[in-house]
Amino acid sequence: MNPELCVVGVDFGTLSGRAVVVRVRDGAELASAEHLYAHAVLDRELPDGTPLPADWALQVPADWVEVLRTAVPEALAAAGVRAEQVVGIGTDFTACTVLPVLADGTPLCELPAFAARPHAYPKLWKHHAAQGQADRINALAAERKEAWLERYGGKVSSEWEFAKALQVLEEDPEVYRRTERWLEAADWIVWRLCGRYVRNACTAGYKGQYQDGRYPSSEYLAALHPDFAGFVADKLEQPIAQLGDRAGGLTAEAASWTGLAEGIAVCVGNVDAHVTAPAAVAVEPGQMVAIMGTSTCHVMSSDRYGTVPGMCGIVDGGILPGLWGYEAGQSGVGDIFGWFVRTGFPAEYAAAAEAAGQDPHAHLTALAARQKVGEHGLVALDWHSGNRSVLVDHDLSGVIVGQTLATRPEDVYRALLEATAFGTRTIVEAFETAGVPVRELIIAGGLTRNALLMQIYADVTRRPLSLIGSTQGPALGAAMHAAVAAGAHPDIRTAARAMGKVERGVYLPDPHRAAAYDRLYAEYRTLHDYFGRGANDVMHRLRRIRTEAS
Ligand SMILES: Nc1ncnc2c1ncn2[C@@H]1O[C@H](COP(=O)(O)OP(=O)(O)O)[C@@H](O)[C@H]1O
Ligand SMILES: O=C(CO)[C@H](O)[C@H](O)COP(=O)(O)O
Repeated sequence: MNPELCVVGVDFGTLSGRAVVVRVRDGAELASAEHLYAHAVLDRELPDGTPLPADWALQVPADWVEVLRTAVPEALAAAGVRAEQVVGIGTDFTACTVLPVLADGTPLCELPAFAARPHAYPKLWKHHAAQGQADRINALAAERKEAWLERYGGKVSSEWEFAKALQVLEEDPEVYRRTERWLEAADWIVWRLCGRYVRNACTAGYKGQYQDGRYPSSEYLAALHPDFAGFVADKLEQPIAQLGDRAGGLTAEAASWTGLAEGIAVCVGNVDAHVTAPAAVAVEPGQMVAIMGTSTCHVMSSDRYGTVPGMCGIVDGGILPGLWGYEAGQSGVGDIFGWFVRTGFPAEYAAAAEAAGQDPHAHLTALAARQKVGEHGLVALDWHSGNRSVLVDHDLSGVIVGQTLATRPEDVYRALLEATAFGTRTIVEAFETAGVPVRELIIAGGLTRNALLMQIYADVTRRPLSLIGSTQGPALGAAMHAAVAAGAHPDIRTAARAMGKVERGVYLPDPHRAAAYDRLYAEYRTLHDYFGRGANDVMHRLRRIRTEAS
């Protein structure tokens, strides 16, 4: 193999896109570049000032294209790599991030007539305003005993494709009528790169309810809403390609944006979480990878089929060919810590942090690390962005129990870190109880930089933590898939062994702290079931009061 061959991976995250130039031979990351989206997340208003209701989260497609025009050439230049050395480009995206387009791929929000229409914009994964539609999708599927429902742990999320599309139909029928294709951003960006719309098997399965070669039937869709009957045939259906397949060759236009050579392999789209598994060399059954950032996704391949209540989805080959791919997740993790830093970080703390040269997270983490387990007297529920697994309810909200006049910011911060660890333990236990063993826990994503958080996860789960050996796990995984699409590696397992990176046993559980956490976890589970399983519906009632008041 030519040792100079390279591939480019581009990770489209929540706030930015990151491009990495990777050597095919050994996965060496030669250089990377990041481009922040100019519009970030539209959660209060459209670019023209049109206000948005609560729980909305939209994006602007031109921001994604800008990543191709800026971050890719910057990364190439920084790597000192010539275009001729690069044999392929692969991408991954947040999901389900989904948008309405015309038949030629033009986003509806780019048509002047629709620029002020919120439903014409891409709905980001954390757009949580379609919970009502998701509730009806689930209730009807349960009533009709739809076979696909068990593949989603018994409940489809409001984040997924059908709930978001139904919301468009019901709230802006004109936008729905003009929508010629309803597609994942993961596939739209590949379309922009190679000029072909190919639907990827990962989002089709996890986010598009495509199971065993079919979507939910038109009879079922008609029962949801008469005008929804043709949704699959008219707007969704598209040939599906497997992960690591070549979607096409880079177009002349995309070559001029990126500085790459026209015609090189463009890999089929993929999801940020799923693509990270091979980057962390998680290619064997039972290796769970938790990608921890704004949110956490738990992805795992297994040779066992089990119906795990409340998981996001199980898809045959959804992560790796030949194995069942499982996904579960927590919709808010880093986002919750970020919310606390924005709202609960007093001026005297900011001054102390500045004097110590620490950012607010590092400052609160350092203070929280001085405490013994349980010393703050708090327990929290990590539902500030709803609950994706195992309750699948985005109308749930956060709780902190035990606050007194002596409670300090670092106490709450630590309780929030712990709450997310309890959420992960709840998910791991759901898998094991369903007979799908979790043999190893590997952590990836930006939050690996918080050593206290990592130690809390080891203690709470009573498991040694392996860490991915890259700060750009999704981009590395996308690059590895590009290497497969370009024929530089025969399959993703071979690519993973050559290019992936993992370090084992980086954090080990401490038996004393783990025992102390067992007591707090028991309290968490009591609150979890009390507020989350209907004993006290106060969170739903408060949401209704908020809607009526606004
Ligand atoms: N040291 C830290 N400890 C805990 N949370 C942090 C820290 N630094 C940033 N965060 C939070 O992590 C999130 C960013 O995670 P990151 O992995 O960088 O991004 P993304 O998920 O978009 O890829 C933000 O929500 C931020 O509030
Ligand atoms: O649900 C997803 C994958 O299935 C999203 O892509 C994810 O939750 C967003 O990721 P991040 O926290 O890294 O922005």
